[in-house]
Amino acid sequence: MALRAVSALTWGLGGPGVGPLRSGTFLRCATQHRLEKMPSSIGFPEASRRPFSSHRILVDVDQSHGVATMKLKNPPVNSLSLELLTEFVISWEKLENDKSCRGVILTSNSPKIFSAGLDITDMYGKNAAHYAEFWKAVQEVWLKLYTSNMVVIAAINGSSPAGGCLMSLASDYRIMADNPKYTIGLNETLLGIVAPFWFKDNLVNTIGNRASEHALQRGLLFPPADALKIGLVDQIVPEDKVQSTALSVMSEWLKIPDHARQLTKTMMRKPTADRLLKQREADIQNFVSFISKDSIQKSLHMYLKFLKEREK
Ligand SMILES: CCCCC/C=C\CCCC/C=C/C(=O)SCCNC(=O)CCNC(=O)[C@H](O)C(C)(C)COP(=O)(O)OP(=O)(O)OC[C@H]1O[C@@H](n2cnc3c(N)ncnc32)[C@H](O)[C@@H]1OP(=O)(O)O
Repeated sequence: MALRAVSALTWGLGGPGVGPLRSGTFLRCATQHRLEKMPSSIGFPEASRRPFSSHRILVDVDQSHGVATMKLKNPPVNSLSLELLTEFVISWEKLENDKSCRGVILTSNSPKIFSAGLDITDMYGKNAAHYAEFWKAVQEVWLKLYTSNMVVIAAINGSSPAGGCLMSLASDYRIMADNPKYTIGLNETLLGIVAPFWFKDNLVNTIGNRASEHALQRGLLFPPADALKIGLVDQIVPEDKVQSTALSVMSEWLKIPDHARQLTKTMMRKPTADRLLKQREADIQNFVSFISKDSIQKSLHMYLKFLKEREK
């Protein structure tokens, strides 16, 4: 199996919009009508579309089909900065509160990069208060995605290392562009940092324990065909078919009655989400103390330097 690695050194539940762990939302969703037919591209009549956007998040809701497409837009590499994460949560809550929205396709506005992962500049050279705020936002985005009542499909139209991979993992289904130049994986060790337990839990739940041990320790980044083999993605399709495939897969998922699917999702995911929720504050403190260490700051500095100086 061809594996590619970049060579260098790697808010609580109960609040609004926190998905299936909320009570009282299942009956509402169960009465929503089913999706019978989906168009093959985003070309919906204006009347049924409701686009909204912020600086870094573009959202297009097709109200007649109950499906939103959310695009990350943070050039040049769609890094998950504090600003993007904050805007993500606001947009996500808007969708969670929109009764007509049953599914979200998460994708990138950039043609080659789904997301370069967490913004390293938010983890480097800042103070403890900044690191704490940043990490809380990372946790929040993962909790929102992982526990959402909506069907979440990741349309991975480019490379997706580390935090980008985590966003995909938190989705219900992953479709990746079949381009061997793109890679996906949790490569934290290559930066000299460590994926926290909940990144690991999400990976183990997806690809199993042994494959996770291997992938995490080595910080492996998998090209699409290898990602498919180990179950890191569910489907690979030609680059120009990622969005249309996501729409047709969504139509299949939305044939399942919402209440039954949501209760099943909760049954599968609640223990993993609860593990973070029970120690959320400790996880923030752990991150702050880890990332503030001189040795870790030095590793991140080296990695940023490597990214800037490497041959393209
Ligand atoms: C034991 C207890 C543990 C507790 C937990 C503690 C700690 C830590 C956990 C932290 C978890 C971290 C998760 C992460 O997501 S870390 C980020 C990892 N990301 C990467 O490794 C990806 C790095 N980037 C790339 O590989 C490439 O940029 C690319 C995405 C493949 C795109 O390549 P290309 O199109 O060639 O673009 P460039 O490389 O030229 O990049 C353009 C500029 O963007 C800057 N860049 C790239 N990635 C990032 C990033 N993630 N954050 C910030 N900035 C980034 C790059 O330096 C270039 O900048 P320049 O234009 O100024 O040169």
